Amino acid sequence: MPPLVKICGLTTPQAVDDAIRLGATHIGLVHYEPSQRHVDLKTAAELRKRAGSRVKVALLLVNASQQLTGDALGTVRPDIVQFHGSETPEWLAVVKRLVPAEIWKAVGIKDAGTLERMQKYRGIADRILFDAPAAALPGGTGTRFDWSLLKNHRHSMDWGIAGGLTPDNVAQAIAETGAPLVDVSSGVESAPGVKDVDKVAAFLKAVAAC
Ligand SMILES: O=C(O)c1ccccc1N[C@@H]1O[C@H](COP(=O)(O)O)[C@@H](O)[C@H]1O
Repeated sequence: MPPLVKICGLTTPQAVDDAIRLGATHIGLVHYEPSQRHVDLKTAAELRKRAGSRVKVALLLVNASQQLTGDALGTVRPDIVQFHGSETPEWLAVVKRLVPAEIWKAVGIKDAGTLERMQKYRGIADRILFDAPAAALPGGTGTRFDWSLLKNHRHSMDWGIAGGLTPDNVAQAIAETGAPLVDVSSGVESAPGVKDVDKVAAFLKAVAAC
C-alpha cells in the first residue's frame, strides 16, 4: 500500500478541495504567525469545516501558549494536533488528555542520537514526524534531512517524514526510509503559501506509484 500523504500549509478552500480531490489522506493548517502559511483561527475553522470527514485535518502549532493552544483546538477542532516546536512530552500528555485528537510531534533529525532522544515521546505522541533540524524557522523551509539516518531503523512508534520533499524526490525518500507517511509543504508551491495544483498532483502521483 502506498504511504499516506499529508499536504500541509493550505490557506484557501480551493487548495483544500484540490488536495482532497487529488488523493491526499491528510491536510495541514498552520497557525503560527511567523509562517507565510499562517491562517488565523477563523479561517482555519472554515477550512477544517470545508474538509469535513473527507480527509484527516492537522492543525500545526509551534510552542503555542496554553491559552492559544486551548483557543486553537476549541475553535478549529482538528483531527490531529501537529506540534512543531520544542514542546515537552509533559505538555503533549496534558493536551492528549484534554482533546480527542491525535497528537503528532515533529522532530528535527540531526544524527543517530535524535532517534534516542525522541524516545521520550513514546506512549504520548501518536506519530513522530521526522523533519530537517530547525533553522531560522522550525519548518516549512524546503530543507531535507539525511534520509540514510532512518535506513534500517526499527521504529517503535508510528512515524512519517517531512522536509524538502518534492514530486521529484519523494519516491527516492520513500525507497530509502520506508516511510509510511510523507508530508509536504513548500515542495508543492509556486510561491510561499501558494499551492500549485500541478505540483500537488505530481506529488500524489509519484507517491501512488510507490
Ligand atoms: O509550513 C510552515 O510554514 C511551517 C512553519 C513552522 C513549522 C513548520 C512548518 N511547516 C511544516 O514543516 C514541514 C516541512 O515542510 P517543507 O515541505 O520542507 O516545506 C512540514 O510538516 C510542514 O507542514
